[in-house]
This record gives sequence, structure tokens and C-alpha cells, in this order.
Amino acid sequence: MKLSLRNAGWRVRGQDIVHEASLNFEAGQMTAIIGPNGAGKSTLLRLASGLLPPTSGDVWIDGAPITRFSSACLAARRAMLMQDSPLRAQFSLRELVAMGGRISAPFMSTSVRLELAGQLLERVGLAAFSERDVMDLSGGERQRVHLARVLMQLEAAAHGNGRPPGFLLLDEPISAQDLSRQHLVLNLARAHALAGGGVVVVIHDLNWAAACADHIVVMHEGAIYAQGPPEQVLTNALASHVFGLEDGRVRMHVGSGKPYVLPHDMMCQS
Ligand SMILES: Nc1ncnc2c1ncn2[C@@H]1O[C@H](COP(=O)(O)OP(=O)(O)OP(=O)(O)O)[C@@H](O)[C@H]1O
Repeated sequence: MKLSLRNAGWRVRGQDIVHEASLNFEAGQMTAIIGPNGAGKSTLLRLASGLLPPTSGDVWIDGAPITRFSSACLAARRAMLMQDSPLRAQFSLRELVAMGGRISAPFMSTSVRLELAGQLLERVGLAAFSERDVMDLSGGERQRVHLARVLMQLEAAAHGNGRPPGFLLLDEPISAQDLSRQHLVLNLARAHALAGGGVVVVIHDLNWAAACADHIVVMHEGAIYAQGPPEQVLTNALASHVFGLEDGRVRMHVGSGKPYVLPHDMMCQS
């Protein structure tokens, strides 16, 4: 299965927020989208999800334009974790996660759905809170319960039919997570790719991007600036040209293994 943007763009009030992006996201691969604030990363992800119709070009999934799929078929093929997912209703965590499969797996019985939801809450480290009200969560917990919900959407659809799960689209999924939960969340995303699903993650932390992604796409001023494996993309030239960090303020180290980024010229250093 493949998810492709074909010259897809989004223009508003005479400004190209995303300009003619052409990208292929492959099943079994994890792609990180990086770039400065306002570069167009979230907009690109929303275009890829089909939630935002492009003003030019189109988006294809599984060999057909994304607009051709019914909402149930599309829900089975891709799920999106937004940067901020509001919670207004009162549900238990288990009920909220189980709802993730309502559209993508409409024929699954409630008991199986609730059982899968329980397993997902365990995987995101929230099993102890299964019956708690979702309104009573911390920011990090709320972000992880929504991750469980979108995983539910794809895994319920693939449950018992031998098909690989669809595309998991994650917009800054570790922004509210502590170090060990950053590791947990990105490992869950990697596991999804290893199970044959596709993963596209918008992420600011370049070290995590280098550690977990097979492929990195760099966005800059609404356009794709570069793409490739981490060791090719994460360079000192990128730090200065895209992030505007001149004079070696950070250093990208590309040794024999994965590249990593270190702050260098800090004012507090002697
Ligand atoms: N509806 C809109 N009307 C006008 N401008 C918009 C609209 N939606 C987004 N933008 C602008 O488009 C640009 C890209 O937004 P987007 O959210 O895609 O950036 P991003 O790369 O995800 O940024 P960040 O890293 O800060 O989350 C921003 O400058 C934003 O202000």
C-alpha cells in the first residue's frame, strides 16, 4: 500500500501554504517530516490524510484518489493524530479508545472492541486509568489516549483479516511526553511500521527523527527542501539554511551511525 501526494498544494488568501508537494509514503516505512515553525508540516499531513482537500494536485492511497473512498474505507486505510485533539464529552478512557474503531470496523462487536481498547491502553501505559473519565487526564496522558484511539482505528480494521494496518499520521505525537514516554510513543510507531503499516510523523526533535525514521522529509517555506535517509539529510548546511542557525550554534554530527544534533555556541558556555 502506498500514500502519495501528486503536486498537492494548499493556497489561501493568495499564499501557498504548501506548494506542489510530490511525495510517496510506503507501507512498512517510517517517515519523519521536519522543518521550522510555520513551514507547512501540519498542512502537508492534513493534505495526506484527506481531511484537507488540496487546492491543486491530488492525493492517492492504495491505488486510487483519496476522494473516491467512502468514510469507512478511508478510516480503515489511514488515521490521523492531530496536534491538539479536544475532548468535550465525558467518556471513560476505554470507551474513547473503543470509539476509534466505530467507523473503520463497523461490524466488530462491542465486547471485542472494548477488549482491543483495553490492550491498547496497556500499550500506551494507561491501563490503570481505563475506567477513568477522559476529562481527568494530564496533557501527556491525553495525548497518549488519543494515540491509542487512532491505533484502534487502524488495528480494528485489520483485526482478523490478515491485512496490514493502514497509514498512521502523527502530528507532533511526543510534544507533551516525558523522555521515557517519548521512547514509548515512537517505539509504538516503529512497531506499526514493522507490522506492515505506514507511519508519517511530524516531529521537531531531530535526534528522535534520526533515531526512528527510515526517511526524512524537510519542509521549508511551504516546499519540500530535501528528503532522504537521516545521514544524508541532517547536515550542518540544513541547520543554517533551513533553521537559520548560523555560526555553528548547533552541530550535526554524522559519524558511522545515526546523526545527532548538539547545541554548541551557547551564551552560558565560557
Ligand atoms: N487557514 C489559514 N489561513 C492562513 N494561513 C494559514 C492557515 N492555516 C495555516 N496557515 C499558515 O500556514 C503556515 C503553515 O502552517 P502549519 O501549521 O502547516 O505549519 P507547521 O510547519 O506545522 O508549523 P509548527 O511547527 O509551528 O506547528 C503558518 O504560517 C500558518 O500560520
